[in-house]
Amino acid sequence: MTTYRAIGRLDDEPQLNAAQQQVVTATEGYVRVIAGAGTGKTAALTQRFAYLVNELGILPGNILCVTFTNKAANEMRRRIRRLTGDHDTGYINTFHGFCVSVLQEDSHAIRYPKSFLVLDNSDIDAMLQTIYEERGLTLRDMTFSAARDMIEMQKLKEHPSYYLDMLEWSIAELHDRYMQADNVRDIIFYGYLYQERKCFGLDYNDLIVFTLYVFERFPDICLTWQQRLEYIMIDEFQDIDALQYRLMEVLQGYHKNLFVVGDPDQTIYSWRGADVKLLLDFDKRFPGTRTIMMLENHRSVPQVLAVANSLIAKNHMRIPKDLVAARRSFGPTVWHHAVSPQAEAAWIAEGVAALHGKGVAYRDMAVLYRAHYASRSVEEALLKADIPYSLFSGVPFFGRSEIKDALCYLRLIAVGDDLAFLRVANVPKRNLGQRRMAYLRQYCDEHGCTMLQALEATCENDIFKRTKAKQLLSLVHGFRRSVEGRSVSEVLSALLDESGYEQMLRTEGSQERLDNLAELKQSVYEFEATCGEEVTLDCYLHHVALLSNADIADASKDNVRLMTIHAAKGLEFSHVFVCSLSEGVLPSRKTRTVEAMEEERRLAFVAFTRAKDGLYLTEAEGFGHQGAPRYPSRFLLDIDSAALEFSNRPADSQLDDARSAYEATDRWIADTAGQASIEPGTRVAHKAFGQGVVQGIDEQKRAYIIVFDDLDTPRCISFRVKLEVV
Ligand SMILES: Nc1ncnc2c1ncn2[C@@H]1O[C@H](COP(=O)(O)OP(=O)(O)OP(=O)(O)O)[C@@H](O)[C@H]1O
Repeated sequence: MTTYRAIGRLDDEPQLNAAQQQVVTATEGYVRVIAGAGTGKTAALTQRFAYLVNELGILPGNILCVTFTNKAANEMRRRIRRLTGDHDTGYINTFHGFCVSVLQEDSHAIRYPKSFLVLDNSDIDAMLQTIYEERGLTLRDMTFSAARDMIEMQKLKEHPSYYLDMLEWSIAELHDRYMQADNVRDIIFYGYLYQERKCFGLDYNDLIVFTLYVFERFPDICLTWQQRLEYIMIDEFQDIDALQYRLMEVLQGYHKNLFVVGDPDQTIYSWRGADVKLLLDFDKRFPGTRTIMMLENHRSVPQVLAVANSLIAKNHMRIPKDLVAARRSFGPTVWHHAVSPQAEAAWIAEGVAALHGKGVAYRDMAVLYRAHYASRSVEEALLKADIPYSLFSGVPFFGRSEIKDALCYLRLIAVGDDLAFLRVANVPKRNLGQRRMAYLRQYCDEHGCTMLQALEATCENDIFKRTKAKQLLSLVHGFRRSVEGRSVSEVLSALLDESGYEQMLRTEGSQERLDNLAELKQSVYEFEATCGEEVTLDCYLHHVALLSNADIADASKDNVRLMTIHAAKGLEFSHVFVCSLSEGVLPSRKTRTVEAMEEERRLAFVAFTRAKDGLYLTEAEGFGHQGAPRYPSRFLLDIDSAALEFSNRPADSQLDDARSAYEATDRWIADTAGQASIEPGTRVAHKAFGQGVVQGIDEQKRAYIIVFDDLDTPRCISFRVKLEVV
């Protein structure tokens, strides 16, 4: 084997190990690389690109390199530019980004303008808004997030040839189809197709499907692209979905130089349609595939790897492999059991401070968690200890809109200021829109009062007929009268309930936002319990004002990084704290299948393998969702105990209880493990409800949505229950 040393500036490009060398130089035919966490995929991939260009003379414009995110594509481009010195970095892109290139170049094939729109979620929501208004739908019919999911499912499963309607029907025909639709799902689906077409918008699914359409319908265009792409490399192949796979199959058809790299143990996007089998069975689909294993981990000290290896070994759906540490120095892997979430957060803050005292930069430390809401207590502890941090992906806890709304409701009672009024007077909707707000503002200007006072003075005027202005005022007055002597936590709970705010979130289906509110209530309660003196509403509001005004520094600064595990994928840090490792958090309490449980374990594996020198696993006792007792995550007990050091060990009785809780969950999963076997549209009979039609399938809930002849509203019926096909 030739030893390859890339030319170019290589100061921070490592000297490749033997497996990486093979990866770089195996350029022809089908090559599959199974690369463990931290085994240096990025270096191998970039140097492979550079090898093709620098050594073999391939033109960058004839290489397609597919990454999973835009961020990864940018980083890859930067490194490749440095190695090749060429500004043309060819096609380094996500699948969606690549499809945009194809559809722009060949837009005439779909008769769209080159300037077509790529739609994101907020564009889709704006379209839904229009459809709901035009056809008189409300969020009670379907929340926007459910509508987006429904559209995606229709496009993928129920109407996979929908794109033909978009491409072959005239806009008037699409409009007619939409206006003739007579059930909620069809109204939304055809309304959306019509809206998309009207503005020449394409969502992510369309980008791939339209590209495939162009390649199928226009063989000459297809051949041009196939001939152009002499070499194709795909990173993060474990996360590829079925449509992307089809696209890849077409693209490689001429030169047949296809290189894929992935780690089956890091599949964490099954919920988005990723299918790890496509990596595992790659050699069967492409006979003659050469497989290279990359197992030498250059990132982590052996103790971190011992923890990660012993955890992931508990999964069954995988290629067994152990990562081997290339590094020799030893660092600790600690399990800290705390008596409360505050104590857990305080321990993390102390740990961060101690490491910083030993010279570790803040930016080299990360706190990772499964769900956003877990960041709250850590944020508070870091603020208290004066440790700078940045929150990645997502707004800081106290900056989240539902938290701000809740605090503004409290402020409306305690202070009654205009900002709070403006923020929540019409949330939930009370018909106090722009016109009426402008009226109040003018009244304030003329009378020098607050908007709340203006409303009090004018609520009998005609302009407030058919609004809920009076209900708002009586809510505020009622709470002002009763606030004395009530605890803040009690006031907050009652306010969120009586104002209709929580009901609004439930109707929208915003579970994450409801969870955040539950977390806020919990934090108020804890503040009261730990404050030592009686906590008035004013005193609490001052306390949180300090938290919300805290200067949340940006990413380039020397800050501790706080992020979800999904956001940490592909990153590394010297010291990693993984917090809230409780059963019900990681694994999530929404885990309903054996497959999903394995995915949760892979998520823990991804979290653990981000650590270079030190890994700290923390959890706390107390009570979690709906008052259920918290137990340490099953994943902590999966780890080889010899690989762990305890900072504080849970009592044996707690561990026994935890094991019983795991067993109960496993039994429940086994019980509900049925698969959907009936297609939507089928007529079925239920032993109690009689006959009905399957309207859809809710994979999350593992249930059919059925409209029964004799019931007014649809029902979710678990896969578990026997239904007879009529
Ligand atoms: N041959 C090598 N010698 C020394 N260090 C290396 C070598 N290859 C990679 N590294 C270092 O190992 C670390 C992990 O590499 P990289 O981030 O590319 O891993 P990865 O395979 O993408 O991991 P993951 O899938 O877990 O994100 C990096 O710090 C990188 O600089």
